[in-house]
Amino acid sequence: MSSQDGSLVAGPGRCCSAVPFCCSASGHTSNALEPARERAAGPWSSHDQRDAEEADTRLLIAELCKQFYHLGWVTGTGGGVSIRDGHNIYIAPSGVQKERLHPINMFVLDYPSFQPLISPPACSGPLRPSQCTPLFLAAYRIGIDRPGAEVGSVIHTHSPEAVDVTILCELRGEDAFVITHHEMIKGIRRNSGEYHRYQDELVIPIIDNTPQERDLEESLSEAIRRHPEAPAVLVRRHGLYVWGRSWRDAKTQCECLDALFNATIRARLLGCDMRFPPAGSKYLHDRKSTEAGPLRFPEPQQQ
Ligand SMILES: CSCCC(=O)C(=O)COP(=O)(O)O
Ligand SMILES: [Zn+2]
Repeated sequence: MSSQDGSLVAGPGRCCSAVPFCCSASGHTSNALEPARERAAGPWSSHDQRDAEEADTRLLIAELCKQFYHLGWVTGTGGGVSIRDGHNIYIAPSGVQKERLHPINMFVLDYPSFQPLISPPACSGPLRPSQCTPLFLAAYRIGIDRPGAEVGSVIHTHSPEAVDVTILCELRGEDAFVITHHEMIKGIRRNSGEYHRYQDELVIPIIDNTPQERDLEESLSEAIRRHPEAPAVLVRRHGLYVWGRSWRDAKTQCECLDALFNATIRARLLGCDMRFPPAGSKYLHDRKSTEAGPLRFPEPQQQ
């Protein structure tokens, strides 16, 4: 299923219709590649239902990656999406054209043991799971370790806005992105579930990049420990990891964060510092931070 240039070729006609999910590997017996909404109406067993849901998750990852490619988030093969459906975690392969994934290309791991369950069939070509796998699992672990937290999806982007904002913070000698008083903050949840409000202070930690993606695991896990409410971690000069209770949640947060990074960069060009509330904010008495520490307030004006 991979062409000579290494890009993936979708081939249900050649492979999957004859070998559903290449069921020698998965144990499935029906054509699970058809999404639920497209399957013929008829009597459904719970096994059919389960197959259809699994097919939907695989297809969803392929669709989201295509969408994210066109946003510039998963270009040059890097970045990706992982989705958990109950006890199954789905992860795309490494180093492939992420906008050309096919549902059978996904790896499946057990949740919460993280043991490998299903690899793509041989006809997919020699695929390896995404290098982001240990980082995705570090985020899923939040939902296991913390009462009240739940992680159902993790997204890794190489969004230019995310990269630029880490460079802005680098110039300021800061190891966290901070913003307050912006509408899109309201789309971001704390890991405990509560949404931020417009006037709250959102803090997203930044870790240093490493030559190998997998070597980010330790510092990402450390950032998660030190910032227990942050639903994302920025990687300096590299990109963003963001997670949510569902894929919709993770995607929404990714979009809101991208808008906040963008706004920060543009505001900076206009001479505005989004780390602080605007002069005369009426909500200074009623603010919370993602952090346990003190809120940031504007420097007193020089006379
Ligand atoms: C040019 S991509 C470099 C590696 C990287 O940053 C990455 O996110 C790799 O993801 P993959 O899923 O392709 O292993
Ligand atoms: Zn990456």
